[in-house]
Amino acid sequence: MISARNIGKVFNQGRPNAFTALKEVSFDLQRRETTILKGPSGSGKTTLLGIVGCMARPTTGRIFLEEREITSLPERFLTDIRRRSFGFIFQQFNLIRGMTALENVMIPAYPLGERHAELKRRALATLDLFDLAAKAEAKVEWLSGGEAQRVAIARALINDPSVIIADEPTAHLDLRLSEEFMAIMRRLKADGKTLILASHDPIVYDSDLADRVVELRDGAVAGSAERA
Ligand SMILES: Nc1ncnc2c1ncn2[C@@H]1O[C@H](COP(=O)(O)OP(=O)(O)OP(=O)(O)O)[C@@H](O)[C@H]1O
Repeated sequence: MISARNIGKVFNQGRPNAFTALKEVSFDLQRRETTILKGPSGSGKTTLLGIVGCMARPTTGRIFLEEREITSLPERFLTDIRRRSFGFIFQQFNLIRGMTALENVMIPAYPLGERHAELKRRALATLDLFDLAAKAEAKVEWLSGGEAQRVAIARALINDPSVIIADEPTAHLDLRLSEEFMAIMRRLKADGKTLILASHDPIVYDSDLADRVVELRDGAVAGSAERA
């Protein structure tokens, strides 16, 4: 479903502080499968997720989504693919303070032009899936860590993306919430979502959820293992 071919990323190219974050990274992800990107801090996981999720462009190499080469598409097409195909869960959740849980969940859908009442109904239904209907009108800074995490997941799902990308999702969670997060990921996988999780937490990379573990080291693939 997603193929990365010889992806390279150089930050500050041509300058004295040029830094090669990714070199010749290739892999294939199948629809409905779960892939874990594993690797130490600085190995390039976030950079790679950003490229796969159409948030950034590689310096070299190509990404194919459903056989379509997307790397060279103009920005507006890339933005559209990002909105419709990918849902993102960030390490610090990146919820917008001062806004309610409901508003946070609705934000990624605004550019798609759906009627406000219909979008609100869907956002409430999505919050309800995570037992958060009662918190819909709560400002996100009032929420507990676990509630904030579930709002972030609901927001990632609002446009019904086929692919969920999560970057170090358990980094700021205790053991109980990390396990809760993995239980939700299991549900999403059962619902047919394709999952890409970057993590150096064994709760994530040793999980039976993984169909494939791709290990990055110094910006290159150091190993790729399929789980039975
Ligand atoms: N915009 C940038 N400019 C320069 N260097 C960058 C930039 N973004 C990332 N890097 C460097 O690229 C390397 C890979 O960073 P990246 O965030 O992808 O690693 P990571 O594996 O996700 O690390 P972590 O687990 O700590 O989040 C790091 O050395 C980082 O300092």
